[in-house]
Amino acid sequence: MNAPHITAPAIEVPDTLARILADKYEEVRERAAATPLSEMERQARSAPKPRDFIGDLCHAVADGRVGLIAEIKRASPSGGLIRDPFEPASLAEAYCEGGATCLSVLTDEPYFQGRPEHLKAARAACPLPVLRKDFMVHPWQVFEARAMGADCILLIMAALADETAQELEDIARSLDMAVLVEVHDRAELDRALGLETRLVGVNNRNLRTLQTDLATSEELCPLIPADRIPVAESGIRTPEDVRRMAAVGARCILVGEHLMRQPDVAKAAHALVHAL
Ligand SMILES: O=C(O)c1ccccc1NCC(=O)[C@H](O)[C@H](O)COP(=O)(O)O
Repeated sequence: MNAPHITAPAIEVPDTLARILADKYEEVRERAAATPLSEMERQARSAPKPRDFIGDLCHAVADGRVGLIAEIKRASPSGGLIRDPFEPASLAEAYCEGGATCLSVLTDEPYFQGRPEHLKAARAACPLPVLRKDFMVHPWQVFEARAMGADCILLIMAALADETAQELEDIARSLDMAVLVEVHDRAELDRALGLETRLVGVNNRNLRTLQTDLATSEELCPLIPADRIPVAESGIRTPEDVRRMAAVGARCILVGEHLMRQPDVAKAAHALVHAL
């Protein structure tokens, strides 16, 4: 079968992200040639119903808790190999026990040593809604995310033209999935607010230098309209960091590396959830 026509849009993206995306387009081209989009859509539409990612975060915040999206990632470009041995199902159980509201599971293999099987195993091990953490560039991946059981997808504004972001959001919504849209500066935030999703993530990690600075959330979260839900992402380690993020309106947080490096991840998650 011929490879489908999947090309990168002509937008400027930061260095590390540009490398990841170049490989991602190639990966999606190959995978979509093996399983046609129509078949992936059929699998997505026959998957069990999604869990309520946004609803569960809203309940956590309404109850006065931190909405913790706890991440399962084995490795990253900035952190190298983070956790070994690595067991997604027991990590999911531990996060659930520690009071996490949702999970985020890396499925990108070349840069994060993730796999779709990690998401499937984590979701099967607990009742929490799950974000597929990957670099979404094409409708095929949104159908694939739902087919593997994901309840939410990530849209990184630095990686997407507005029309593509809109198209991917529309498909996710048609599948009853939530969307977490991610921004790192004011211009991306303005573009992200053109989407319908209420979940707006501010990534404290600069994808050019890979350095994190919580000041990014302190600058952007106050600019997020009250009808949206700010999520502070990356570089969060301590209860004090959680309070810093909550002080600028982000009572939902996405935390990966800090939790993944702890011997007792349930205890570490509990400490962040009860920071306020
Ligand atoms: O983590 C990286 O090195 C990275 C590099 C390039 C693109 C994305 C990257 N990370 C993805 C994430 O957004 C984080 O995994 C997530 O926000 C959690 O961050 P942290 O708590 O700092 O692990």
